[in-house]
Amino acid sequence: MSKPSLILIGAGGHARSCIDVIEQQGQFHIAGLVGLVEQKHATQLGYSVIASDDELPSLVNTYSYALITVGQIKSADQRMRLFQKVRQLGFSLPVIISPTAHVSRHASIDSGTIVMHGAIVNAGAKVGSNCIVNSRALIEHDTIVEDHCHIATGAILNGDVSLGAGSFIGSGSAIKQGVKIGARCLVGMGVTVRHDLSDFAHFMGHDKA
Ligand SMILES: CC(=O)SCCNC(=O)CCNC(=O)[C@H](O)C(C)(C)COP(=O)(O)OP(=O)(O)OC[C@H]1O[C@@H](n2cnc3c(N)ncnc32)[C@H](O)[C@@H]1OP(=O)(O)O
Repeated sequence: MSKPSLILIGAGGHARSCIDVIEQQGQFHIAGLVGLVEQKHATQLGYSVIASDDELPSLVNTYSYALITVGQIKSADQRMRLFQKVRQLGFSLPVIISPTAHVSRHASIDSGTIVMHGAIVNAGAKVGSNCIVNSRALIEHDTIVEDHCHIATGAILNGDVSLGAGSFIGSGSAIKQGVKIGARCLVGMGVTVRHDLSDFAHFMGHDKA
């Protein structure tokens, strides 16, 4: 039986990492990427940029599945806008889980989220839609990650942490168990977070933003 076709919305570095995960997972055929007008006809790892964002409405007639593959550090706006647009157009957004990741059967992951190589999502954890759980990130038991978050490479969210929508946790950062981080927060890389952070907080391990 042929695999369903998937288009990737975003044609940069994060898209290349996603391609590797999707190829290893083996459940979808990557039909191509959607990028900026100036990226059209370029290739990423052998896959063509087949269209630009403004052509998405015509693609839904041909392809049923889409994944947002734009990266996210300082703002979730672009990934949120694309996710909402793609969903309104009627695409299905699958969950993609690397075969080298471990997602507990007692955890849940919502549509359009990718769990990349070596990541762990432990029992009772809930990860929302359109999130990136990047390579070797660890989301521990009963932690809640709301929609549109990026847990960067090697970051650790210990047990019972909560992370509000649209937040970013930098590479190698560690969040103490039970800490509540608000929506649209940015935690820099290599930072330890021991106390709650309110919405829109930028935290670099000291009070300077
Ligand atoms: C596969 C992948 O690649 S996934 C991506 C993973 N990447 C990351 O996790 C990196 C995330 N980015 C960061 O942590 C960045 O430092 C950001 C986004 C927090 C800030 O970036 P910028 O706005 O460019 O600010 P900049 O790097 O100039 O830093 C501003 C100030 O904050 C300090 N600062 C920035 N990040 C940190 C940090 N993680 N810890 C301590 N201090 C920091 C800087 O030293 C600087 O201080 P100064 O003004 O006294 O010199």
